[in-house]
Amino acid sequence: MHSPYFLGPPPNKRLDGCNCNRITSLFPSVSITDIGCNSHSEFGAGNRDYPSIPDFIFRFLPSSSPDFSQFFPFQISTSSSGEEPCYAGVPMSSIVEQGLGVGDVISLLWFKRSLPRYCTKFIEICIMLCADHGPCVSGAHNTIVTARAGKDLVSSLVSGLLTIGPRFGGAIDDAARFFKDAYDRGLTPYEFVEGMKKKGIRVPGIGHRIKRGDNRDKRVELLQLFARTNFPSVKYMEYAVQVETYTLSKANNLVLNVDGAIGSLFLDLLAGSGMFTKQEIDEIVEIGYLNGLFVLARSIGLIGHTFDQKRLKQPLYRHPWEDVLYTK
Ligand SMILES: CC(=O)SCCNC(=O)CCNC(=O)[C@H](O)C(C)(C)COP(=O)(O)OP(=O)(O)OC[C@H]1O[C@@H](n2cnc3c(N)ncnc32)[C@H](O)[C@@H]1OP(=O)(O)O
Repeated sequence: MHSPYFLGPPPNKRLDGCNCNRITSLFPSVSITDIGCNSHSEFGAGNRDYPSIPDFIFRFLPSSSPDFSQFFPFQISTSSSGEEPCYAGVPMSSIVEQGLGVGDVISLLWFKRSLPRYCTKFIEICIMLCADHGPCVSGAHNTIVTARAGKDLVSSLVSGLLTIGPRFGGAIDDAARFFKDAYDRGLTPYEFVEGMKKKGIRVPGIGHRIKRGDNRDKRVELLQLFARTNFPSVKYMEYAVQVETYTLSKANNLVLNVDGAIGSLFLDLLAGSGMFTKQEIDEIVEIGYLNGLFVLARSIGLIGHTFDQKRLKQPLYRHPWEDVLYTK
């Protein structure tokens, strides 16, 4: 009997070739007739109602089937094909009715799962604390200069975002990578820091232009307080604090900065929540999801700086020439 589910995209979205042979070789219990592909079935040809490949796969094959992700040229977690958009399968009405927040939306769209409330609250705190840090930091400065040059919102925003990198807000992923590697290998803070020094690499997540051992970053303290109160384990963060204790013994500016706090605490979130396999954690750290938190957060502040300059009708910025040493 023919399956009601025909393999293949609607004619107006036809992909190259058909997947029948690939499917039958992967799933011996499925015959080409079962598939009902428009190339191989009298029912398929010209039928505009047959479902897409994803539709066929999900509805026809048992959930125990081998990995069929190879059949999907685009893999998305936002569905817009039903009555309402879904984020990782969760309908928007459910998100609104349950009173979920932006942390939950990030967990659905980035991590493809609903995380416990303390995790999504932590994500929200990261976003709130990193939203702005005044006009003098690299990103805000660029955005302000661009807005005052008469450029539009998007240009002003991206010119600020482009400063995010290893010295400014973009050290979260590297902090997570290096702290994880050092902790998992059982390195003492001394072995870790001195090993980095030998390699000529500054410890990501350590150091600040302004903050000092006797003038701590309030954002770091707030993140640590939340995690110590709500996380089941903060072993990576405690390791980062031990590293900080050692680096502070070398110089007073080598504090654990906000990138290092978020990087180490996100490791604790990933490892302690029980929501991620070891393989998934390694992949998230390797791909580098975590700088995204700073990029997203700081966009809020940079947009604000753009509006400020426009509202205050600020003229073209010109840097004071007194700051410049003219050399031949
Ligand atoms: C939200 C944020 O942007 S937080 C910052 C995120 N970036 C990082 O965490 C990257 C690692 N940290 C750094 O590169 C720096 O500490 C910065 C960029 C954050 C601050 O830099 P500055 O205040 O300009 O410090 P400066 O460059 O003057 O460094 C002074 C000395 O301190 C030492 N030092 C500074 N940071 C580190 C570090 N992370 N690890 C080891 N030594 C360091 C070095 O000896 C440095 O001397 P060097 O120039 O000979 O290497």
